[in-house]
Amino acid sequence: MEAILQKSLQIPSAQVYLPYGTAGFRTVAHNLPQACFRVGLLALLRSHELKKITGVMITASHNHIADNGIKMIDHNGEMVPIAWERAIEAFVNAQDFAEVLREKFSNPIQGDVFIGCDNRPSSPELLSCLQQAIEVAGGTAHNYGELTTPQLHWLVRRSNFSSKLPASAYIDYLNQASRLYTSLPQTYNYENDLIIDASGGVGANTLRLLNITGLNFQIVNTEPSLLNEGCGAEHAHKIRTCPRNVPVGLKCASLDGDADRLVYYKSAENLNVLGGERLTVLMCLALKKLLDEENVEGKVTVVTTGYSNSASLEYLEQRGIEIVLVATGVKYLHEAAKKAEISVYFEANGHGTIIASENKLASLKELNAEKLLAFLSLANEAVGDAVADLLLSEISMKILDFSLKQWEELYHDYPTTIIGVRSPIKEQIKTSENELEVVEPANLVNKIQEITHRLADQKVRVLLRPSGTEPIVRIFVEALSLDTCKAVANELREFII
Ligand SMILES: CC(=O)N[C@H]1[C@@H](OP(=O)(O)O)O[C@H](CO)[C@@H](O)[C@@H]1O
Repeated sequence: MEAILQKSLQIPSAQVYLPYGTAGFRTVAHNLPQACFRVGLLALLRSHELKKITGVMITASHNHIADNGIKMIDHNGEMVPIAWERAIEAFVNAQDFAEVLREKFSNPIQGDVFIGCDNRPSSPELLSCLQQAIEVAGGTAHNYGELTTPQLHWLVRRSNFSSKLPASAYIDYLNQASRLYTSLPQTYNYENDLIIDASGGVGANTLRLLNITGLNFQIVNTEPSLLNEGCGAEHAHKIRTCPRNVPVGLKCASLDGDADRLVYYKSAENLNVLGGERLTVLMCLALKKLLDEENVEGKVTVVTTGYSNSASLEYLEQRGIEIVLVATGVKYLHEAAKKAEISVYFEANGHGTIIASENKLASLKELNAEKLLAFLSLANEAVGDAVADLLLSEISMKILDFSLKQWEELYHDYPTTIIGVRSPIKEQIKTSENELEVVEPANLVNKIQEITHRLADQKVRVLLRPSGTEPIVRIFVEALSLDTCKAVANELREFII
């Protein structure tokens, strides 16, 4: 314990309190070394207690290059249970660290922690803080270096089922897509040329190793020094203008910096982005077709948040698909998705995956539903994975014989707008569990009710919540016209500033 304490004193501490937000710890990189050290200790402790491998990923995903972040990975490859977040936050911010260490690290511990990082300039130093913590406490750090977030989650999960896997096992898993992709007949409308914007992130390394016979893709935006600058899934989804270096008029996909989000679009000056809702619809239709073709019973459930466009939910409901709406943050979607037989979950920003229950997979094996099993086995069952999702999307488009345009024209989105507002009442705003309604403070509740009644013929829908990653309140409005969306967002902005 003394050695741990001495080592921790050599690692710079943050000058600010670090909250555990929607996506773990995320802030300017120079505030993170001590937090990395402490999260490394916690990951090791968890590994010791369970006698299983755990993991820690250093990444700030779509954030600015000067930021970084820490995501702890549980033994099953999933994010750590939501119930622990406050305890992790307390451990990382503890002032009397010696006291906290005495409680948890007095006895010798052993364990294995897989660690890795994205390609930010600050990542190697933060990775080294993690490694030092794990080693000084008596554990083994398996350093995978640069890789994508979903790759590390996948490696932790699968290694706990078998033996410790090399990074290449993940590439082999993705390349299995080739068998399913090429076994499908070449169809008339499906377009097999694709531009992929890697956002300057780690996803480019994975994409370069893919070998999917028949899929012709070209990767752009591969320079790490320009990470997330005018490109990537977040840029396309929020700004809706064409990412840099993407030629106009083609079928394109953008990943984010750590390759856990994916969006599609036809490149143009202004984009019509096919985000999480469209990926959900596409994958649901493909799953339904495979269930029919293989003559298998199966219920597909969709899990998403209030940010999903109502048009997508109406489209799915009309096709008999059950929809579950939960709070923002993939951890909530994943938890809800695990309760269903086969579920497709995505946040509107393109982060998500498909998961099937163990029972369902066993019955599909008994029934020899080979195509369905091949499709489901391609989905990353631990977390959202942009590269696996891209392959699933291409396979889905091929199964359904869809061009990008046909996919885009399945239904028409309602206009929406989203703004971020710094507000003195941010901390007072409370919502219902799935965030669809504001429940406090009362005057804001009344204001939203008054607006939605006044503009009932405009079908106004408001989602107003404090962001879990930025010091702002997000105001999202959906209505029958964009002008109404903007006017309502503005009226609410005025009300809370
Ligand atoms: C509207 C929106 O895009 N919210 C994002 C954003 O969360 P906020 O809590 O809204 O800041 O970042 C999260 C982490 O990446 C992501 O899960 C979520 O979907």
